[in-house]
Amino acid sequence: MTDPAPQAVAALELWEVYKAFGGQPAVAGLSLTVCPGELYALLGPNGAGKTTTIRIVAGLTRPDGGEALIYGHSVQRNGAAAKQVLAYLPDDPLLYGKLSAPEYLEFVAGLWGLSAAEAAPEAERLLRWLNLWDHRTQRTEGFSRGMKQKLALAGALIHRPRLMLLDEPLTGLDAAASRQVKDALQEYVAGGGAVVLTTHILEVAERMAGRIGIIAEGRLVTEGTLEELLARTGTQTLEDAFLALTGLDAPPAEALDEEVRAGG
Ligand SMILES: Nc1ncnc2c1ncn2[C@@H]1O[C@H](COP(=O)(O)OP(=O)(O)OP(=O)(O)O)[C@@H](O)[C@H]1O
Repeated sequence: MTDPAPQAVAALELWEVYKAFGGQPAVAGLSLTVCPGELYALLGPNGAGKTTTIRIVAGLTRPDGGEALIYGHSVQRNGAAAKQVLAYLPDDPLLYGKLSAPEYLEFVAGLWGLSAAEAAPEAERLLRWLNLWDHRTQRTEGFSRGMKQKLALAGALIHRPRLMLLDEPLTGLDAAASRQVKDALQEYVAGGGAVVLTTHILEVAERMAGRIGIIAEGRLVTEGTLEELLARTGTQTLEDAFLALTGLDAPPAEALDEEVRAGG
């Protein structure tokens, strides 16, 4: 059987993904779909299973059950094809401090089978775009956190992936670096790429995400556009919606509203 045409399939599909550590479920039957051209924000309290989910999609953690499909390719059964169109940016990306930014990008491009000559124009474009070109002769060990994060993003984009997985991409960035990364991601999505990101910065999800998925205890509590989540919870802000949806005993929003009205 041949794989379906790329434009006809979802960028990412999770089917009942399950993963436990020491008998304790970290991801407990998670299903969701992300389309090409969509930025999907995965929100959840600490320990909700966000990183485990992202690592399963990236092929770094093997699920105990269920399946992740990237543009129709099963990460579990056809990992090479799935990973070819994927970029994963962890929250503490590994850079090689003795390399300059162009050398790092050449190295990463080589991992994807691109020659230095093939990668050079795209590397220069990315470094200019992220304002790192002026630092091209410097070793990355001297880079600030924001510069490192931007270089890691450039590394993730160098092979022109069609799905990007980003774990807390904006943590620790100053306003200028954060804006550049946000702009870069929005341009990427506008060009048809798909992004799944985790963030504790709710403003990022509010402003950038087409859809937001909220997970707690490894389960998808709800998902939808910001407007849908606010309407569903009867709240005015994503923070209020998030708290209503992830409350310790997960009371329904109506109950929360009543508690607030009663001063409880
Ligand atoms: N390698 C591991 N070994 C054992 N337990 C793990 C491992 N990785 C994750 N867990 C557990 O799985 C659960 C989910 O963790 P995960 O890191 O996926 O959550 P998260 O939503 O990303 O949290 P945070 O917002 O704090 O980063 C937690 O209880 C965590 O302790």
